[in-house]
Amino acid sequence: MKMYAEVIVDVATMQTNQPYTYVIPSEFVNQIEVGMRVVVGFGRGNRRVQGFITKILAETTLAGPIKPILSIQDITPVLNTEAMLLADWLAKYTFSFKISCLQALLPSAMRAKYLKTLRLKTQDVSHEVLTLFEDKDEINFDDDKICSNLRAELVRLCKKDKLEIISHVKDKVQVKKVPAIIRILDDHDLQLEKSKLRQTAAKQLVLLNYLLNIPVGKEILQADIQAKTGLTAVNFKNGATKGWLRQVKVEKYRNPYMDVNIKATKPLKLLPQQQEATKKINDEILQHNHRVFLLQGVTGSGKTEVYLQSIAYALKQGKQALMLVPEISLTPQITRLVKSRFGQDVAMLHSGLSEGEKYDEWRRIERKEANVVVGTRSAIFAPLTNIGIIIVDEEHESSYKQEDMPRYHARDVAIWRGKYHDCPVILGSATPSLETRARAQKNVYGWLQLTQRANGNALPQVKLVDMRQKARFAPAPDISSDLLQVIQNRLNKKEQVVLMLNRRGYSSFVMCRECGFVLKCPNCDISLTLHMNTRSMRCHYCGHEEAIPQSCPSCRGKHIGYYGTGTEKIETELQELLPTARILRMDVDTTRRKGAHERLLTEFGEKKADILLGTQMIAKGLNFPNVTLVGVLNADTALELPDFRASEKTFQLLTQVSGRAGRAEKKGEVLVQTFNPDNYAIKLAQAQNYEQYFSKEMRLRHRGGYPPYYYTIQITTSFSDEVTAAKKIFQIAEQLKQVLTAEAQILGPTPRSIMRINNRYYYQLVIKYKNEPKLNEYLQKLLIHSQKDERKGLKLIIDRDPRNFI
Ligand SMILES: Nc1ncnc2c1ncn2[C@@H]1O[C@H](COP(=O)(O)OP(=O)(O)OP(=O)(O)O)[C@@H](O)[C@H]1O
Ligand SMILES: [Zn+2]
Ligand SMILES: [Zn+2]
Repeated sequence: MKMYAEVIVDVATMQTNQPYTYVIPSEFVNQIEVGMRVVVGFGRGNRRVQGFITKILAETTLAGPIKPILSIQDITPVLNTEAMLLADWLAKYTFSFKISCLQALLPSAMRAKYLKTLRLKTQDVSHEVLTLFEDKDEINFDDDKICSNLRAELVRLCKKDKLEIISHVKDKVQVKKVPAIIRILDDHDLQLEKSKLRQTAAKQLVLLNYLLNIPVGKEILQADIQAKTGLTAVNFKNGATKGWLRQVKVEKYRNPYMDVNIKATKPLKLLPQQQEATKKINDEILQHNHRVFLLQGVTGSGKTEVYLQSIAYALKQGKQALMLVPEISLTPQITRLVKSRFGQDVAMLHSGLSEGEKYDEWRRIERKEANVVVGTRSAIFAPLTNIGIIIVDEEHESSYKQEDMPRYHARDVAIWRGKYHDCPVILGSATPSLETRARAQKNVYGWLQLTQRANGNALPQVKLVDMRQKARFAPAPDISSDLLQVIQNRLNKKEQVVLMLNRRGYSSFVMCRECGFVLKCPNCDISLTLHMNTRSMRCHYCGHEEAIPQSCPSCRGKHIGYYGTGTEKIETELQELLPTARILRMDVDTTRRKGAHERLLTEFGEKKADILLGTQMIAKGLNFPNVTLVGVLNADTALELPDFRASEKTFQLLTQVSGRAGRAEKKGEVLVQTFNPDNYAIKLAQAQNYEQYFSKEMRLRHRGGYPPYYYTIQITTSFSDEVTAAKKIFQIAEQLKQVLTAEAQILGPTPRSIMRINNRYYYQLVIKYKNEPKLNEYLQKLLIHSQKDERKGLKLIIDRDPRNFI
């Protein structure tokens, strides 16, 4: 009897979100399972592509010839039942293609790498082609040795059927294997070999003696033996030839944290509020009950300890734990803490790891060798099978939203998985998103509160410096005398300082002082950013780079002004004012290299610097006991952005960064330089009054019809020609008017505020709605139909709950 399988294929522009049916060749019938990756032929050219088995069928109603599955890539399924259901939901909820959802669930190392090879069918070809093949049957088509002339000839040979192009599908990254040996002889035979040795064969004697001391049949890494005995690869090879041992390759994990020495720590004795929160969470773990909790705790209140003890409880119940942190800048501190409690049971998944490292961590989780997973956004897909608790730390962070397809929010996925596993989900923050806080209010979520700092101190005092008056008399353009004085004070006391530069919506640029000309990117509608370290002007959107102009490209004037404040510029200003201060700068430039985050933070923690100067990335989660002063250089830059979340982001950022001060015994103090001291977000951040901020902002959102009162979906079109992009979005707006009820609103269509990026023009509209019965279906159709346009280069993006309105 013939068997069939439904397969979702990896063909980007031919997605219908429907699987294709293939015949399972009889030799595969007992091997193929749902959730495995296979290779199939696709389209008229029968191109080889990767696919995922979604169903196995005993019969099909399809007429005509059906293509067979060509090969199987997995021995066991890489996606289980939960993963298949999750991919289904994700595709529908985020308006994504099924294939991108299935791929999102796996480490990128397991994504297909497509290779082409060539095989000669005859020797009747030019000498040049023959040399190319030498004694090989098959060569790689992408080989650098093949120049374009030769390439053209190869293509001609293919057409004449003298050469065959074969496509292959491979994993991007392979399992790392290292050499090992296995002893095969028993004691008696080894002794016999020893007696046959010549006097001079010293190395061989060492090897035989070593073999005598290890068990028969066990794999032992060559590297380990080398370290102990000084034997080398040649000696092992000789041993193998003589039949003393067998050489094999064994799998080895790449361990990203091998060099970190972490001391074990014990659980702290919980404070009453922590105790109460932990108990409520643990009750749900015990009863296998799904419940979402908001853990709202002021900065420094000890939310982490609540997480750790709940994780410990889940493990005690034989369950697993999954914890998300927003950014890799936070992971070194959190990792160390989690590892100090749970040791080898912890796996890390974050964007700072190489593909191979992520792949290895993923497999440790899949094999149940790690039961606690800590990681950034995509770690939410970790292949845990028995989850007892899911934690989303700093749940308000926008980095939880993925900006490419599938455009999911990790918090939504966390709640989906919490339901699937019948376990609690903890959303923790000192400044919860309005959405989450509102749901806690309405009792949709449980609400746990920590209102006191764990050290018993009050929150640090926050002072505003009114830059409208102070800027003119400031000792440096970006540092007021008030700020300078308190920094000096703290340095004298040998305490540490954190200074934050708010860079959102802002960049440093050059302008001609004579004609006002601003140097812009040739590909995008945005000014180029000045980078002193590379002495160049760079576009942050497309990567374009050019030299700093010596004279104005427009009027040839020589008076070029440098505007705005970058961290680099502030570092120079600071160093001039405080020549002996040791300053560490932390921004995208100083943290690009792998492990740089961790190194900088460790240095600061070890008091090798007095001042940590950085961008947003230093605002959250960091816990340095000796930091007593936090300075914010520019509070306002985000306020002016055309985004209804601008004030929420400002409030959160200021509250979070203020929370870095005074976390141990010493009292903390915060200074915020601002041009808008009367703005409510800044004033309430000064008071560190989240509750009052929440009610005020909710009133404004209600009045404006914004989330959490309304849902939003953003649609964007883009094309190399402006008219086409605009036409498409207006056409969609027209269709939407037919689909939507009178209750919904469409904002736009408008060009995006940065209309051109990398020579593409962007148009967008935003739908605000509460309950639209026909909207989903329309958008699903729009997505599928968009592919015809996509093949011509016209792109469409549907983004549910967008974070970026600019
Ligand atoms: N029960 C406890 N007893 C003593 N110290 C505690 C206790 N709980 C937490 N701490 C200490 O309080 C400090 C702050 O805790 P933690 O970093 O967890 O705060 P947080 O709530 O995560 O704050 P933030 O939102 O600012 O990141 C840490 O140094 C921690 O060790
Ligand atoms: Zn000029
Ligand atoms: Zn650009």
